[in-house]
Formats: sequence, structure tokens, C-alpha cells
Amino acid sequence: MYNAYISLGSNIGDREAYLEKAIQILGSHGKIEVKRLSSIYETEPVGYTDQGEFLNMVIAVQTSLRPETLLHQCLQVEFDLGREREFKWGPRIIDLDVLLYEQETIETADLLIPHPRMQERAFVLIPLLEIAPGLEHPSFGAPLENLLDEIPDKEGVRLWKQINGEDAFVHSGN
Ligand SMILES: Nc1ncnc2c1ncn2[C@@H]1O[C@H](COP(=O)(O)OP(=O)(O)OP(=O)(O)O)[C@@H](O)[C@H]1O
Ligand SMILES: Nc1nc2c(c(=O)[nH]1)N=C(CO)CN2
Repeated sequence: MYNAYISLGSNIGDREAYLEKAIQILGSHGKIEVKRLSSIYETEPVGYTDQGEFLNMVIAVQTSLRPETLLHQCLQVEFDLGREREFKWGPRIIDLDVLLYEQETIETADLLIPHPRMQERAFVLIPLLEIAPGLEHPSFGAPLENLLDEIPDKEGVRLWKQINGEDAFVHSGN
């Protein structure tokens, strides 16, 4: 089994329901076990800023799937929930990114791990550190805490809903 971290984001419609459904679907095929859930954070949009606030969270999973297949499962969840790709960094009902897969670095045409922008995104690092304190970034060889310290503006990430561990949402096989 391999350990991986996945970030989720939504800024259209019933944002919390989309996060919840995405986690349910991901865990429903039996190959991905959701081990930990961060709290949900409400976050100001980064990049393209003329859009609504996001809900963001990070989950820790254990899986027998290799990274490419894990990515495909994530893209399938986006498809199942009806995501339409409008434009890069634009509004979306659901977005799933594979942040880390063990301590591997992967660079293929379709998949970059660690996620290439995770180190500059407080909306990723804050929930990730909540469930995985002490984790190191495989490429920089630096603790994620240090990378978060280097991000100047973190006020745009606010705790929205505290999640208490494993039984917060129904997941893994349901
Ligand atoms: N680690 C990764 N996790 C998710 N998608 C990835 C990853 N590495 C590469 N990709 C590719 O990125 C594509 C998804 O891009 P998408 O439109 O969701 O980007 P975005 O969410 O708008 O921007 P960003 O990548 O900055 O979060 C996927 O089709 C996938 O092939
Ligand atoms: N706050 C926030 N901003 C974003 C997000 C996101 O999930 N949260 N996702 C983006 C593209 O992946 C671009 N900007």
C-alpha cells in the first residue's frame, strides 16, 4: 500500500456537498482508503481572483494504485460530479489534485508529483500540515512548515468547519 495526499477544492454551488461526494466516490471502489481528513477552509481565490471563495481541504489516502491510476480516479470523480473545464484557474464545482505520493517525484506529460504549485499555496499547505505535520517536500528536501513560512499572505485561508478525523464523512467503500 502507498500513502498519498490529495487536495480538494470547490467554489460553485453547494461546495461542501461536492467535497463530501468527491470523497465518497473516491473511497467507493475499494482501491483507495481515505485515512484522514483535514478541516475545511474557506479561501480567497488565488490566481484568477474574480471568482467566488473556495472551500479547500486535504485528505490522506492509502492505495494499491500507482500514481497514474490514482490521478485517473481523481479525474473520473471530477467527471462523475459534472465538472466542466472552462478555463485555467477558473471557477469549478470540484477540483482534485494529487499533491504527494510517498516521497516519489514523477514528471510525465500528464502528471507532476509533487504538485508543482503546492509550495506556493497556503490553501494547500495549511490543511496538509494539519493532517501531516512534519512532512517533507521530496524535491526541496525541506519541511512543509518552512515552505508555508515563506508564503507572505496567509490571511485568505480561514478555518470554515472543523472535521473530526475519520468518521466525519461517510467514506471508504460506502
Ligand atoms: N499532481 C497532479 N494532480 C492533478 N492533476 C495533475 C497533476 N499533475 C498534472 N496534472 C494534470 O493537470 C490537469 C488538470 O488541470 P486543471 O485544469 O485541473 O488545472 P487547474 O486545477 O486549473 O490548475 P492547477 O494545476 O494549478 O491546480 C490534469 O488533466 C492532469 O493531467
Ligand atoms: N483559494 C483557491 N484558489 C485557487 C484554487 C483553490 O482550490 N483555492 N484552485 C485553483 C486552480 O487549481 C486556482 N485558485
